[in-house]
Amino acid sequence: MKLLSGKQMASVDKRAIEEYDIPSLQLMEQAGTQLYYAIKDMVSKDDRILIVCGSGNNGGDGYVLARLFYGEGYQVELLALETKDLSEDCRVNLDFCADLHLDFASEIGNHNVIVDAIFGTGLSRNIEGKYKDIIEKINTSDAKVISVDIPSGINSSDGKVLGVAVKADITLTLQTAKIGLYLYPGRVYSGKISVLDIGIPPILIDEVNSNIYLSDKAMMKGLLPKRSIHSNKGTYGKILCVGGSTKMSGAISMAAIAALRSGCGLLTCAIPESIRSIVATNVLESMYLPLPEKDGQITKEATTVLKEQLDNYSCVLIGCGIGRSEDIVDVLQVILDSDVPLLIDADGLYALKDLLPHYKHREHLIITPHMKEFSRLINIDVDKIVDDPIKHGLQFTAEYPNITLVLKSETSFVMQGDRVYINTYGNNGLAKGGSGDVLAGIISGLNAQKQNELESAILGMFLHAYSADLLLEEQTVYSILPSDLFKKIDVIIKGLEGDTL
Ligand SMILES: NC(=O)C1=CN([C@@H]2O[C@H](COP(=O)(O)OP(=O)(O)OC[C@H]3O[C@@H](n4cnc5c(N)ncnc54)[C@H](O)[C@@H]3O)[C@@H](O)[C@H]2O)[C@@H](O)CC1
Ligand SMILES: [K+]
Repeated sequence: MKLLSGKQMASVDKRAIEEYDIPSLQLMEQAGTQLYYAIKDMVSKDDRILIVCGSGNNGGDGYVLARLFYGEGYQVELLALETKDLSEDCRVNLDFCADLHLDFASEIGNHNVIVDAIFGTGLSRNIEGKYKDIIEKINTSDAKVISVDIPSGINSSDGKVLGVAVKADITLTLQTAKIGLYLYPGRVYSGKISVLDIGIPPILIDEVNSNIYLSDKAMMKGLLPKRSIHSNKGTYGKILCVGGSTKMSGAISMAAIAALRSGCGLLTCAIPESIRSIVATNVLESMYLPLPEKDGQITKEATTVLKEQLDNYSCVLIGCGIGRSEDIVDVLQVILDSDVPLLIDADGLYALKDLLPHYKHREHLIITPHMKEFSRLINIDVDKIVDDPIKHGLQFTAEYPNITLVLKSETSFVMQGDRVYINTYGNNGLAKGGSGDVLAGIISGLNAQKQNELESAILGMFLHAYSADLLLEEQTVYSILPSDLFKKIDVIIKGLEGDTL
């Protein structure tokens, strides 16, 4: 799903009104009607509903909603924060409610459902005074809070809080989702997000010049590598996993299993000779390319073997458990000098740091840093990256247009060129050593089959994160292990194959 900023959404609304002759009042009526149908399923006639309305069209949506609840006999009250200087459509709908003698409250009382229709995409400055007071009261009430379009106080373009913001249990966003709903801290304030179709022609959204997308389930359809009856193990890609050390033999094992679980046909682990028996016990399906080692880590003598072998593979994964040394930099350089599709993860990214500027035009390259690793790679303070990951990610992908960047955090990003895909699946059960190895394995396993870095990264990120969500049906965020993710990858692939996800 394409994500829009508030300004972009306002221009879509304007075009719908001016070019498609949809009266703005009708759009507001449709917004209120869809809100009514969505909220009706969450409440009963015993509930005491309060709709808090601001002065703009977000408030107008609230007035339409109130009228519809009133007409159906629900216990609904309005809290009008402004009665002067209203937008034209807000004014019409407030007057309509007043003419019908709806109940107006002066403050939050014993309501158990509060609808926040204070500010939407038109929020333009820090919230103060009576608006701040009411939002704080909403946040301390025990009521279920439902925000219209976006929680009031959240900037629709970047998810920042403008002074104070409503903490919603549910956000019902109109026509298409707004970027700020998915970026920290907006994501935390938005609760469960649903999109309501209010009848704006979809072509108007398609035509918006925005390259920011939500990596949702719908996007995953069609991304699975194709399988055919006429095929063999060679058809589905050959992957070489370069990594492992005596201190970290599990990392390469997990990455290898993840690659195989993602459908890759043949897998070879290029690892220090001394950990071969450990990895072989863990990954029965793997072949081996034992590499020279010193102190339990691969040495630069491995470059000779690797140079000869690289042409045989459709994807190389380097980094999982590989450790850090000057020799690892040499090993990585040899692989970068080839044109084999390559994913660099973990300590491979450490080795990449000084090499990176020399490979501006290296094609078929995926890197999977978390925020700290990315900070080190681009020499920018981690707090600045956390504050605006899209800006810093896009600066990087503009400079390195062939690299697919997978930027990992509780909200993760896949970026390539000017395109951004935001992943909000996953949970803090993934915050455990080994989780990144599984992700790197899944993505490179897919890329060995697909030879499409961007699609492999988008689907791989989804398989990894959504597996963690499915695990919560029977486990907790405390107990999930990265190796548990394998159980669910299969369930998701089955869902994608059968179109039942
Ligand atoms: N035709 C349209 O444009 C449609 C708009 N819709 C709704 O309209 C919303 C956007 O409406 P608006 O553009 O009128 O904007 P809002 O309703 O978000 O609010 C704008 C009003 O709030 C005031 N304001 C902004 N920041 C403030 C602050 N910090 N403190 C106090 N006052 C502040 C502005 O001066 C303005 O009066 C959407 O979020 C959506 O809910 C829907 O009704 C669908 C159709
Ligand atoms: K709102």
